Amino acid sequence: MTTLSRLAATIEARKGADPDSSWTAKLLSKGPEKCAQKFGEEAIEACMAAAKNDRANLVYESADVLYHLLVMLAARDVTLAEVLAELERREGTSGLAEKASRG
Ligand SMILES: N=c1c2ncn([C@@H]3O[C@H](COP(=O)(O)OP(=O)(O)OP(=O)(O)O)[C@@H](O)[C@H]3O)c2ncn1[C@@H]1O[C@H](COP(=O)(O)O)[C@@H](O)[C@H]1O
Repeated sequence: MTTLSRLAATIEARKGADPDSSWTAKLLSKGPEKCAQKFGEEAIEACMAAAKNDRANLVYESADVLYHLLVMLAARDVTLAEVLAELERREGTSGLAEKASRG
């Protein structure tokens, strides 16, 4: 099991848990829109670190982005496996072909 899949399983297990017992349970209890907002905020922080070439902060913020992406997906009942399957579907396809298929 990878770090990401272990984290996804932990987040899934937090669904319905007491919001006072865990940060993840608290965030999930606020609903999918709040989870999406948090993901967007963390993504912007990672973008700013990349733009400033702040390497240490980019690593730190990227970890926040991955965590909040998994929370947002869980809030909408989308699994990490579904996202990975989509990435696997694209393997062997060039980025240009993928772009063309989107019209
Ligand atoms: N990877 C993370 C992780 N990354 C970030 N965060 C939390 O995300 C929050 C984001 O920080 P912010 O400053 O943006 O949020 P905030 O200011 O506290 O909140 P708001 O002002 O937005 O309301 C922090 O409180 C972090 O603790 C995380 N919380 C949990 N995990 C993982 O999730 C697991 C389960 O955590 P719990 O649900 O807390 O048991 C942990 O073992 C970790 O592996």
